[in-house]
Amino acid sequence: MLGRLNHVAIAVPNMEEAAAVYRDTLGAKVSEAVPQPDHGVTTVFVELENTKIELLEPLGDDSPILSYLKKNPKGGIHHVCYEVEDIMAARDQMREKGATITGTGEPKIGAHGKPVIFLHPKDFNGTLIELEQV
Ligand SMILES: CC[C@H](C(=O)O)C(=O)SCCNC(=O)CCNC(=O)[C@H](O)C(C)(C)COP(=O)(O)OP(=O)(O)OC[C@H]1O[C@@H](n2cnc3c(N)ncnc32)[C@H](O)[C@@H]1OP(=O)(O)O
Ligand SMILES: [Co+2]
Repeated sequence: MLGRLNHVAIAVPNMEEAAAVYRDTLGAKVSEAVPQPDHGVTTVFVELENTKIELLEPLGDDSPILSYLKKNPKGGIHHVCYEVEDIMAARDQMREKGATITGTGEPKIGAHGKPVIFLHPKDFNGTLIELEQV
């Protein structure tokens, strides 16, 4: 079922500072910051040869990453995103195998304009997993 690793996401308390580290210290190609109100985050993508790093900053009081940053005030790796061909088939397969889909369980359109779902970390060795249909 799993395809390529699409991105590794890092939650950050200050997007400007985090983006500058990747751009200026690490010399990487860094996108503009894009607010994603439907997801409660602002994203910046760091383009790498074989995958991407997604920097996430909280957007709004209900941001789903606020509690993560409360526990990890300096930030940290937040989730990994794997590509799948069919998000609904993947969701149903995960449900059949007893995994918990977070939120309503319905896919939302993610940062790349593609449907995404999230699998609860309790079922995956403490790792939040995002699946993105490509
Ligand atoms: C623009 C979209 C973009 C894209 O790529 O397209 C994105 O990636 S958007 C990213 C932001 N959106 C999300 O993260 C949505 C999915 N997340 C959730 O549904 C929640 O954050 C959830 C369910 C993972 C956690 O909910 P909440 O924070 O309200 O619950 P708790 O704080 O009580 O945590 C419960 C339990 O889970 C552990 N936890 C929480 N977040 C993570 C994490 N990122 N990685 C690993 N573990 C996590 C937390 O420590 C608690 O563990 P426990 O042992 O029960 O104390
Ligand atoms: Co993501």
